[in-house]
Amino acid sequence: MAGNTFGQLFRISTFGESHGEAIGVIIDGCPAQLDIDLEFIQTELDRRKPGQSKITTQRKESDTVKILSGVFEGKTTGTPIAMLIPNEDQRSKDYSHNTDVFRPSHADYTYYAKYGIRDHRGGGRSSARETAARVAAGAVAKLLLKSQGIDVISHVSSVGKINAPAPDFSNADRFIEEREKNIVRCVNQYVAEEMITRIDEVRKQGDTIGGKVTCYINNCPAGLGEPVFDKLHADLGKAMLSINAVHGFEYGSGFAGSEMLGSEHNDSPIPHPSPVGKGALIQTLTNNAGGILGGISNGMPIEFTVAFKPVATIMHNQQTINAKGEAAEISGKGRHDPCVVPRAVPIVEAMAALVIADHLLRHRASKL
Ligand SMILES: Cc1cc2nc3c(=O)[nH]c(=O)nc-3n(C[C@H](O)[C@H](O)[C@H](O)COP(=O)(O)O)c2cc1C
Ligand SMILES: C=C(O[C@@H]1CC(C(=O)O)=C[C@@H](OP(=O)(O)O)[C@H]1O)C(=O)O
Repeated sequence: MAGNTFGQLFRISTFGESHGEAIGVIIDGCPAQLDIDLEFIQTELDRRKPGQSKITTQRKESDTVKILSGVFEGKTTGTPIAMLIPNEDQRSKDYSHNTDVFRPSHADYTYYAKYGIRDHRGGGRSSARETAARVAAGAVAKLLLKSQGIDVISHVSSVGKINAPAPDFSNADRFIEEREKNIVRCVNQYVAEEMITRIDEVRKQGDTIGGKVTCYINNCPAGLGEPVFDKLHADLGKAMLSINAVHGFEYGSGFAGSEMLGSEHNDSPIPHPSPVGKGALIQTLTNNAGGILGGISNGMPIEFTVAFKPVATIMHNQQTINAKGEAAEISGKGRHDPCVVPRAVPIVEAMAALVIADHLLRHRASKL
């Protein structure tokens, strides 16, 4: 069904529910002869998987990925790549309270309204468990981008009102090395100590908190994107807004740009000392454009921020309704994230990599 697919030339379809047998993805359109590093794909999944820290859901999933097709002797064959991730720790009985009562601010009611039936075990298809499949596909897209020298990296830029300055992303390898060191913090991402303390505080109160992830795409050549509907920032926005719990997307100067004068906002082009990629013959003194003009990349780093709402399932008694429309009460049970942003980092990167991989292929098809 169209609702389960994403992309034009580098296309993915995901399948599976949180408490079903498995989740997975099929990638169609990945060029042949791309080196597939299974260890890298697994590492990306490990960055997202649940159950690794007190500040994430306690559901323990190994998220071990199996490639079923499309790869032969370590290289893509140009045929559909299917990847499967079994579910191992569902414990569905813990969710029986949820059978016919709708959790406030989760997707329980809207799924019921749309289909008249819903898999109430955990979040079913609406659970962010599905994003593991996106991360697996995104890892393949990242391998494609790496082969062209393009890096996609992001970090937790805020939790509640705590903001973090951007780490030094100018050297992607050094950043990734730093992040590896951070794995001892159990969250596998670049999360400030103060943020971890705040998330834990909120968790102990049975509550949840929102936050933001900022993403940088470095060495993206100029010329990727489309002039009208599928503008690069429009496709990035759609990709980000398709991630569970996302409530905002801004690129470049974003909402702050609306408070600026043109004389402050314009990015002055200067000659590029060493052109990166095809067509990247300029750079700009500032980057309020976020690396995109007229829907097409201009060769500067692409920068955007994604805002996530606080997790809906809280461990407090809340007013709601049941499937008959009668007043009811619900208190969260089962295992839930107190804040999604630490685990959202690899999801944001995966979706960004999928968009750039798709537009890279589209760009190659756009001129002789
Ligand atoms: C990484 C990640 C983990 C999440 N974990 C939970 C969770 O444990 N409990 C929950 O209620 N929502 C969680 N969410 C959010 C829900 O999946 C999301 O709110 C729900 O599908 C409704 O969709 P919407 O918020 O996009 O409207 C998570 C989201 C992400 C990205
Ligand atoms: C299992 C994962 O996270 C889940 C995301 C999620 C949600 O509502 O989004 C709710 C919880 O699971 P369940 O679907 O069992 O209620 C989280 O544990 C995962 O990310 O792999």
